Amino acid sequence: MTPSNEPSFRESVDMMYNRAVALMDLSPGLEEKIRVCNATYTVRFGVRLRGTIHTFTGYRSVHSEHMEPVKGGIRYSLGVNQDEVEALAALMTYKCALVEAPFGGSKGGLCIDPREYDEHELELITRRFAYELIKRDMINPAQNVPAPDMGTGEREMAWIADQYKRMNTTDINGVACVTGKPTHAGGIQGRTEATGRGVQYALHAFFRDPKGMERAGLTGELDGKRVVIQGLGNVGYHAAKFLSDEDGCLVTAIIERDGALFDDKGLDVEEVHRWISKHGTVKGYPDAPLETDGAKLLEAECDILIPAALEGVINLSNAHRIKAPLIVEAANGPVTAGADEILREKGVVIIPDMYANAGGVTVSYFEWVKNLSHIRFGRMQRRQEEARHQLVVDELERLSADTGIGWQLSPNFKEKYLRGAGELELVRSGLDDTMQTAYQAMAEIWHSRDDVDDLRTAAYISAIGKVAASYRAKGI
Ligand SMILES: NC(=O)c1ccc[n+]([C@@H]2O[C@H](COP(=O)([O-])OP(=O)(O)OC[C@H]3O[C@@H](n4cnc5c(N)ncnc54)[C@H](O)[C@@H]3O)[C@@H](O)[C@H]2O)c1
Repeated sequence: MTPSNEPSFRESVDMMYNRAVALMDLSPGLEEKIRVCNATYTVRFGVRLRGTIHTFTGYRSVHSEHMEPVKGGIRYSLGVNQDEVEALAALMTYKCALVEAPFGGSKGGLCIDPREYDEHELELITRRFAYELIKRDMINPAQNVPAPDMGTGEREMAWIADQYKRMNTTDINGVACVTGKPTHAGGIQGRTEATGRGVQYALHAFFRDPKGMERAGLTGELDGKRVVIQGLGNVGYHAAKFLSDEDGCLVTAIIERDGALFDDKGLDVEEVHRWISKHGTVKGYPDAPLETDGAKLLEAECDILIPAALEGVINLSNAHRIKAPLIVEAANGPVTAGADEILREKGVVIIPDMYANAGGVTVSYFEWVKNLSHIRFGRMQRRQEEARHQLVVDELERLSADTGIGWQLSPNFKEKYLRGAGELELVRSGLDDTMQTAYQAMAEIWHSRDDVDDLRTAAYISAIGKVAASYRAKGI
């Protein structure tokens, strides 16, 4: 983990923020207002488990309310602390601004290793944590909307939504109090895969940028590129799966908490994922060698390094040994401020967290809108497409009558025509469009300004500019 001579996660985020702000023309007061975290609530609550009361510590931090509701995941991990949630909440503010999701930034965490509890116990703990946050309006569809993060998923989000409904029976918008829910409980198709899908779209956008590719010293397509990925959880698994199955990348190493698997010819992501799900470890996987010091493989030769587990894994102790020319920060804060400087000097290109993992919040936005509109996402579009399809059918009938030639559409034309109007397709195309637009905004700053030599600073400049405009419009 991060060596003790390095700044904390929150300090690291602030240093990166300061680096960007120094290149902007903001008044000192506004500079500080945007940087600081508005409030962090700490809660300690007891739950009776296995005959005794266990006390848990949780946090919900609100970084910026320039837009409401504020948004950000809830993390379950033993490493959770105030500094971490504040850093993550700040990143949420910048991320939402960068991809123009109309939210402020927030984050929550519970200091717990979820693997130590069974499902029933986790439900009791989650409902109790949610109760504490709901009664203080720190979970609320209009004010603060959590989502999954490390250690949580759609199951926990369904419990939170249900807890909110129990406590607010007359709130017709209650289901919008949290995103990342299962589809049968108000979720949206494509949310579970969204962050990994966004990582894939971020790489597509980067590979379409010749100047960016040149800076990284990369050529050609994604096909055949060697990818090392750390963390085969929600984000890492989906990113690795899409990049290998759909783009032809070779996933040459998978680093997990208890070791790393590697194979220059490419690992079978699905098989490794199945193994981990069944055995809870990469150990014993029969089809690839294991390196017990997994983090060593962050330094392996590859084209693309994707840290998708936790923060601070690329730090002063290993940054100078990183060989990948391109790092995609699927995790939040995987590169410390000190490592960032070393990597920049080495010419390594980093696609920064606030952009690379923004797929999750983008699709969460779609879910929230779907919940508030009380209509199936895409239903209106489908109706429009059906009407357009009917126009084509009518036109062909008229042509056939006029010309005497029996024009007919192929039997599966309607199905193919309407396929693009399904919920999943709309979510994917909306996400793709968002990732492309945000990349262009960053790349324009990166390529046009002599004083900006990295994508992270460009991302901060783009994001901070939008947050500042929002504060100015409010008259603050
Ligand atoms: N879930 C989301 O939608 C989302 C959205 C944006 C950003 N993120 C960020 O992505 C990262 C991963 O989140 P997730 O939702 O995939 O979490 P997850 O809990 O689903 O998966 C995390 C994975 O990392 C592994 N891991 C933990 N410690 C490790 C270590 N020391 N070395 C190697 N592997 C380790 C775990 O075993 C697990 O497989 C986090 O930084 C999170 O903040 C997640």
